Amino acid sequence: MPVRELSSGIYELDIDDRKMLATRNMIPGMSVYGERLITEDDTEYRQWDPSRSKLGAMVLKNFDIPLKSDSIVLYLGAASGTTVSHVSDILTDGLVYAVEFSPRTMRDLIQLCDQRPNIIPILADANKPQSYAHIVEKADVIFQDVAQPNQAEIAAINSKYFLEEHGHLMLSIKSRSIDTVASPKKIFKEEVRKLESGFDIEFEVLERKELEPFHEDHLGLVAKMFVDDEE
Ligand SMILES: C[S@@+](CC[C@H](N)C(=O)[O-])C[C@H]1O[C@@H](n2cnc3c(N)ncnc32)[C@H](O)[C@@H]1O
Repeated sequence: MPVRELSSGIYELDIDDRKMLATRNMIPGMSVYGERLITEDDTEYRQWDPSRSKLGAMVLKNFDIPLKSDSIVLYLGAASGTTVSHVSDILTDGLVYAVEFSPRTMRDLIQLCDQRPNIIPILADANKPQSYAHIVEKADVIFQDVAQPNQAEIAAINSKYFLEEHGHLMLSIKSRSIDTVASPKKIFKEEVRKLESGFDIEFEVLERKELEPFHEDHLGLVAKMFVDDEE
C-alpha cells in the first residue's frame, strides 16, 4: 500500500485506489472516535476524516501546515478531542494544551488524555486566557475552532498571551456563528481585516481558503503575528 507523507506526521494512504488521510497511531490498537485503523510495515495508521475536522480539511485543501513533531500547540475549542487526537499523533515530541469550556465534553477529553500523555486538558473559557496563563507555555502554533461570534478577538488575545514571536495562528471561521444572514464572503473579509488591523497586535495572513466541500461556510486561515524586526 503506497504511503505518502503530506506534511510532518500527516500521511496519505492509497487503499484500493482510494486516498485516505491518516496519522500514525500513538496508541496502537486504540481508535478514538470509531475511525479505521490500518497497519502497514509494522506501523499503525488512524484514518482522519476531514469532514469531522477543520484541520483535516485544511490539510486536504493544501494549506502549508505549520505543525512539527516537537511543536507546542495551544488548541482552543477541543471538544471531545477528535482533531486533538490527530494533533497528539503528530506531536511525537511535542505537547498540545487543549482548552474546552463545556464540562460534559471535557469528561470525554479527559479520558483521551489518560491514554495520551502529550495532551493537557484545560477546562476554561478561551475568552479568559489569564485563567490558564499559569498552565500554558509559549506556543509555536495556536489552533482555534470555537465557532463563536468574536472568534478574531479570541484569537488575538490568546496570541498576545501565548504565541511565540514567529509562531503561527490557525483559525477556522464559521460564518454562521458570526452572522446568520450576511454573505459568508463578506463576513470572512471582515474577519481577515480585523486580524490584519483591528487589534493592538496585527497578523499577516499567509493563507486563506474556504473549507468546502468538507465544511460549508467555513474559512480556514493561517497567519503569523506581525513583528516589526526593525524596532
Ligand atoms: C466546532 S467544536 C470543536 C471541534 C473540535 N475542534 C474537533 O475538530 O474535534 C467547537 C467547540 O468549542 C467549544 N467552545 C466554544 N466557545 C468556547 C470558548 N469560549 N472557550 C472554550 N471552548 C469553547 C465548544 O464547547 C465546542 O466543543
